[in-house]
Amino acid sequence: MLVFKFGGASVKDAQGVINLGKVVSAYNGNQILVVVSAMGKTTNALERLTNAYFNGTDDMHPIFEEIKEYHYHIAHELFGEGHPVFDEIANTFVEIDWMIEDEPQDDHDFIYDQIVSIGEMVSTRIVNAWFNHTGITSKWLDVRGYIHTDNTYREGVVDWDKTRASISKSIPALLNNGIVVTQGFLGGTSENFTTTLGREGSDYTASIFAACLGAESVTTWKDVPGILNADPKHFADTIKFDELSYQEAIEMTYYGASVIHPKTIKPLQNARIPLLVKPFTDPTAPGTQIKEGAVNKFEKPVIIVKQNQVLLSISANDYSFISESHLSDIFGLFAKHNVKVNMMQTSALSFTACIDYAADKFEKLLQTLKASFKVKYNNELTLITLRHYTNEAVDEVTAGKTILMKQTSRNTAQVVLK
Ligand SMILES: Nc1ncnc2c1ncn2[C@@H]1O[C@H](COP(=O)(O)OP(=O)(O)O)[C@@H](O)[C@H]1O
Ligand SMILES: N[C@@H](CC(=O)OP(=O)(O)O)C(=O)O
Repeated sequence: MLVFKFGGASVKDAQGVINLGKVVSAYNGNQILVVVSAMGKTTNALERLTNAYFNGTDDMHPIFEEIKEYHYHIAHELFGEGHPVFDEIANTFVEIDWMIEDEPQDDHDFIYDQIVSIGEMVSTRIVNAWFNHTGITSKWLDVRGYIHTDNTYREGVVDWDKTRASISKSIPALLNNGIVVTQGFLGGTSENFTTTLGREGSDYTASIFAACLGAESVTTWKDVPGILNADPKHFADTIKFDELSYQEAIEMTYYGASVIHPKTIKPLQNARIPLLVKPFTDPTAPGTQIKEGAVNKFEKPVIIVKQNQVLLSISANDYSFISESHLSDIFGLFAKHNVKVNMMQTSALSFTACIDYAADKFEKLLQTLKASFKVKYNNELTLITLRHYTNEAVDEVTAGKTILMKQTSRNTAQVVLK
């Protein structure tokens, strides 16, 4: 059986949904589980809705109306008037209408997941209805009853044993009767609340289903020809990798290559399931294969750009040397605030760390660090990682910029730039 994942870009309009149907039809005769993300930039819009609800701002209703209008417009283009999918969409949105009528009572991250998850709940209704409308037999599946997580809202931790048991118990029989369409990015708690698996987590959903079902492969259908040596939105003259090892793909996602969610590869590597990254605009193109025994060929360095970085410089209040005990306290605070260090350096009197800027987390971290240390910081920086670098490539990406921190090892160079 095959697992297909279609991201937001692939279903951003009616044409995208029609194309999705064509891609799936080209694989007629296979058992296919289809994982779909929210349409276009809906998750960003739902994040804005959540913020407006929490801050009590006037734009809350207009934001929600725009989200509804966007989906109804796509459904109208696909189905015309009077199709039952309009009731399904309305019933999904109405849950949020009820929620935002009252003042927020619950924890922010809990409410975030209940609101933001609506994007995938609606997109899958539309895709499933389109399949059935065009003669593709398919069934809509509520993923929250199959991917079980703890209650870490916004970053649900998967309970693999429970998830494997649920998926293997009922999905194989469903696949015998047609395509299964389900939501990426979502999970469910034991109290039946919705969780999300972390932004851009739909790739991970596909990988969880594939691992639990022993799939032949996972294909993520993207708006790029495959995995390139750099993001084509930032670099011209990129080259595509025909194949990559799991190890190299893990390294790329670890350093921030946003084309694949970082948690996606490991479950596939463990089960030796290939991950194919292919363009949804050209289903017959070979794309990139991440698989066992792949031969990596690096004709150009891999370049990964992470924007919105902060460089924190931390020193002891009494100007003493930075000791192991200081480092242990500092890392304790990073762990407590769930902050990942992207790059770090220690000198006699200070410890410097490069982290992603996330307003709410950063302020809390800063306050707790300041209780025990002197802290200075620089924000709005860019971290560039070059795997299999050449000195010329490093010079090229740093030209005209100020380098605030640089590190090189045999395979990897990293620079923080202003
Ligand atoms: N090394 C890379 N190769 C290809 N695409 C990349 C790379 N790094 C970043 N990207 C970006 O990833 C995007 C595709 O991933 P993403 O937006 O998450 O897809 P989707 O949400 O549709 O699954 C591309 O449009 C591209 O800008
Ligand atoms: N819709 C979610 C999950 C996801 O993976 O989306 P996409 O496949 O479009 O990156 C997000 O935007 O975070």
